[in-house]
Amino acid sequence: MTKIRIAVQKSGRLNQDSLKILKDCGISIDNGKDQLKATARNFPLEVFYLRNGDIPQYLRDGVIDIAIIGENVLVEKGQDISVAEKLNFSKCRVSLAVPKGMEYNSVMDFDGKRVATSYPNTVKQYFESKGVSADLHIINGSVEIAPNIGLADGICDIVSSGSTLFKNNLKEVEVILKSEAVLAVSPKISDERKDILEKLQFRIQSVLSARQNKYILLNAPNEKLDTIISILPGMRSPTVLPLAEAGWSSVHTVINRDAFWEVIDELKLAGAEGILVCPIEKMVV
Ligand SMILES: Nc1ncnc2c1ncn2[C@@H]1O[C@H](COP(=O)(O)OP(=O)(O)OP(=O)(O)O)[C@@H](O)[C@H]1O
Ligand SMILES: O=P(O)(O)OC[C@H]1O[C@H](OP(=O)(O)OP(=O)(O)O)[C@H](O)[C@@H]1O
Ligand SMILES: [Mg+2]
Repeated sequence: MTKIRIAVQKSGRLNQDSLKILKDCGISIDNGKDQLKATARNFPLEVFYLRNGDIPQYLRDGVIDIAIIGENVLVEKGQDISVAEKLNFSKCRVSLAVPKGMEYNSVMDFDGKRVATSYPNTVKQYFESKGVSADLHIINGSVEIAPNIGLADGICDIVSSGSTLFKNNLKEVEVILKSEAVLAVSPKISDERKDILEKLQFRIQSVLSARQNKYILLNAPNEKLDTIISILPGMRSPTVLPLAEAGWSSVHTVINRDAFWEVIDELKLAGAEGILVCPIEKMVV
């Protein structure tokens, strides 16, 4: 039977969340320790554990069909590779930073300067678009140390919380791009495997929608129902069911998890009681 071949980061920041999303899609993978390849038990899928930086070339060659990878790696090494889904984890940005004490006015301040980075293509393209000519030093890790040891005047690297920059006495001055984990697709994927990809995407979409939403239940006196329903930013009209106690109803709806905290006080003030917020396992919209 034909299987779709997916690349997942072997170890590092994307590994666990990538395996978790496959698991949440109901796909169980036989994982032996130190295995570089594993087969799913209940879905036509094979997992290849690879280094992130190698994945764009594997996709290009068509030896794997799809991959979970940071968008930033595609910008750096795989601009010819398409994205099927954004996966809403490993959010970060690729930014330029300089020593805190340095005066900074604009990107032109990098002209003629030395910049250390693991993302040379991304930086080169950005500088070219701004008319800046800089001297790039390519290093693979711990980029933020470069200005402190005199290797560079500034850096370009991944920033998330900003704590690595802070600890190294640097300040973020330009955001080149924003990134998150994505499902990338080989330009050489066969039609048969495209059908499997479609099934996988359907599952991923229902997992992502479920993660983004909460199921909420509350009780309310009937005369307050109109007000309460107007506060709830639901998918559709909420379900209203009578309670055993006369004059009271139970209201059920699905709301965006971020919206919940914004409306909770309003709901209580409007007379809602016994509010329950439950996670949703899958959501097909
Ligand atoms: N601090 C961070 N916060 C959020 N996402 C991040 C952060 N650092 C990296 N990422 C994202 O996770 C991806 C993997 O990063 P990680 O550091 O694990 O691997 P790597 O060292 O770039 O690659 P390799 O697999 O070759 O070791 C990056 O490409 C980026 O998209
Ligand atoms: O803004 P922050 O939250 O501090 O995150 C940014 C840091 O995270 C990444 O490094 P990582 O920890 O993955 O180490 P690595 O250089 O070995 O990949 C990245 O290269 C930055 O150094
Ligand atoms: Mg890293």
